[in-house]
Amino acid sequence: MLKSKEHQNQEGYVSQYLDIVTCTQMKEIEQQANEAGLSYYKMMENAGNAAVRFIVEKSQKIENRINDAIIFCGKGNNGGDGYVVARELAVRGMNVTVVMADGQPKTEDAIKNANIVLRRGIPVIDAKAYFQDIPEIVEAADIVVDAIYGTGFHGSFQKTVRDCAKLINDGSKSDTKKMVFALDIPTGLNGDVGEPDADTVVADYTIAFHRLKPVHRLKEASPYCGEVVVASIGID
Ligand SMILES: NC(=O)C1=CN([C@@H]2O[C@H](COP(=O)(O)OP(=O)(O)OC[C@H]3O[C@@H](n4cnc5c(N)ncnc54)[C@H](O)[C@@H]3O)[C@@H](O)[C@H]2O)[C@@H](O)CC1
Ligand SMILES: [K+]
Repeated sequence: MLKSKEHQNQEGYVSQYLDIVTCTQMKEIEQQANEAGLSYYKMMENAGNAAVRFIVEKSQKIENRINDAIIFCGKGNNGGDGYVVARELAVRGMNVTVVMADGQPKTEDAIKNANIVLRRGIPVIDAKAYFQDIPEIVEAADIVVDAIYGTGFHGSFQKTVRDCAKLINDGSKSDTKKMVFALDIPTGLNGDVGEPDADTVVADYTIAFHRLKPVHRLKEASPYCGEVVVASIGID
């Protein structure tokens, strides 16, 4: 399911690991999968669950008890993956808070997953209105998940998103035990060209979905990506 560099030889993932698809190609692959019967919703479910398995595995290796997780969600499908992660970490007994870094979810599947999170009583903070509440939650967090933008990111940050990215980066400097996981691509990097924004999220781990994107291989992006693993989202 998860293919990392160090696993590539013993598990025989070499060719798959080396495959790179552009963001446009990835969208085409998802569209074809959807038309073949693997719905977008199911791919999001698979992406979120694969990320959770990786997060839980990594967390347990470092410490026995992981309690607090904060998930920064954007308004698109990367945010949708984040809502799945939030729900599933809560199911596993973690104390989860979600931050809407860029307002309400806008895509159909992200809206569905955000509604599930709300129905389950997981706290959701709108960063545009209640930013002042977020720093202490980041400070206390063991796990930070960046689900603000993925393959859809272009241009530059709006103010609140920049403030959230800064908070993630400052928080991880102040507490060495905090682990930052980026879903698909660290927020601030364009998946194809990889020119980093100055406040790009600095992740310990990046969980790329289905295939690597060009940015995962760019030298200038590697300080932001940390260790990159590739997770299956159910596409053959
Ligand atoms: N259905 C799908 O296509 C799936 C997508 N997946 C996830 O969805 C991601 C792609 O989702 P989206 O295409 O919704 O895009 P993102 O979630 O990356 O971005 C969300 C939205 O933000 C907008 N945006 C981009 N740059 C911005 C900026 N600088 N300021 C403000 N807004 C900006 C984009 O137009 C986009 O609509 C992937 O990286 C992956 O994590 C996975 O859930 C698997 C299934
Ligand atoms: K992300």
